[in-house]
Amino acid sequence: MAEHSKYGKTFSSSLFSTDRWWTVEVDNIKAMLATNFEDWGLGDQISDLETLEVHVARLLKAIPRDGSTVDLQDLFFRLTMDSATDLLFGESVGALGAGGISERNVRFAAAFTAAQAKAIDASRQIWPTSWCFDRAFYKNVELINEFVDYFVRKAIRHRAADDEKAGNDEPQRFIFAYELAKRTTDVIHIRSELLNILLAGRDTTAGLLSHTLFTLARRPDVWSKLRAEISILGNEKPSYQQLRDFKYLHMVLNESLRLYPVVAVNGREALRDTVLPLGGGEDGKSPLFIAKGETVIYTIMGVHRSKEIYGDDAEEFKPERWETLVPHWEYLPFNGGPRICIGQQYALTEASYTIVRLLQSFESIEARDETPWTEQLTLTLAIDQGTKVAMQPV
Ligand code: HEM
Repeated sequence: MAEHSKYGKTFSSSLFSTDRWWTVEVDNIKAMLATNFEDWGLGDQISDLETLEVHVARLLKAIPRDGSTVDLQDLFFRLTMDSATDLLFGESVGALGAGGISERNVRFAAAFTAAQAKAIDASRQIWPTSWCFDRAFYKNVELINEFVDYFVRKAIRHRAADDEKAGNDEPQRFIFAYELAKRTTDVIHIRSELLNILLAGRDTTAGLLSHTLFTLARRPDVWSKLRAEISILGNEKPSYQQLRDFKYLHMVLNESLRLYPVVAVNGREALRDTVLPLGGGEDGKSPLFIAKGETVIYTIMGVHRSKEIYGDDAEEFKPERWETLVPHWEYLPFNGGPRICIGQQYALTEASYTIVRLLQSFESIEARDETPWTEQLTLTLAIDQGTKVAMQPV
């Protein structure tokens, strides 16, 4: 602030030959954020399409082209494991079977999945959580920690070397571990942050993709409409701007998250005696007292499928409803308020990019499973029978 009173409302500074501008002009800020939005980026681009393409290309390669059945849900869980570890550690674990994948990486991916399943199972039992943890669980935790710590230490070493060289050797892309190492050298802190994001971002995005493709395999009309929308690309890979402009694709993703909100059930514990506006009295229309320590679970899936809110066709998959729909607290796939999902844009970009590349590579998709959708609800929502399909290449 002091610099602005000295140099004016907008001024430039120079650091290692990179010019940097500083401004407090509201019109400038508005131009960068809104009116001239397309001219501006974030500098560090958290979601990097070139890196994503490497993983999506492996996904496309893993899909059979001879009409045989494939479980896309399994492939999507591998895809998001690969893309998330690449973003977080600077190196992918290669769950989609990239050449040269090490035994260590395979063990990490398996241990992460197994430990997560055990923790979720334990949280559902009536006895204390720790009673449910067996030797195998603790062994998996140890393996996970060792694996992640290798990358944490690498990032801290890189940081130290970087400081000596006055910051001239920055990695070319955004890597979470390196960014965290700029702020702390506490290994456990960095490890916990990385695992937190891996947990929050991996299954959720895989769930969104699995449900969307499960639906598309049963809705050739929506598949064709999407292919028509993205045909403008030809064989070119989509840019950020193009992804943002695919309106029908957004409507499809919105509708998928409405019918299949990946975080379907959530809850909060009262930190003090409090009152909810509704739920009390004979008719449930009076305020409801909640005592400190009590838990309230809220079922987003129930809200999203409510006929009262969305009409009689609430249970139907209708992307077109988003042409006019502007819900607020009635639509919360990413939660709301100060703890809203911080990975929303990343997830939607990854899902959109993957779907566009699938649409470009395959002419049609066909369900290879007649059983009705059955939920598999762990921490997030997946499909019990998977997303079994056959795809016809272009
Ligand atoms: C379709 C994909 C996703 C969905 C539906 C989703 C949904 C949510 C929801 C409902 C919450 C709130 C949880 C709560 O407070 O009870 C949340 C929080 C969070 N999400 Fe996501 N998420 C997705 C993808 C991602 C991705 C890709 C990342 C990271 C790259 C991410 C990072 C986080 C983090 C760090 C939080 C915790 C924020 C906080 O507590 O302040 N999410 N997400």
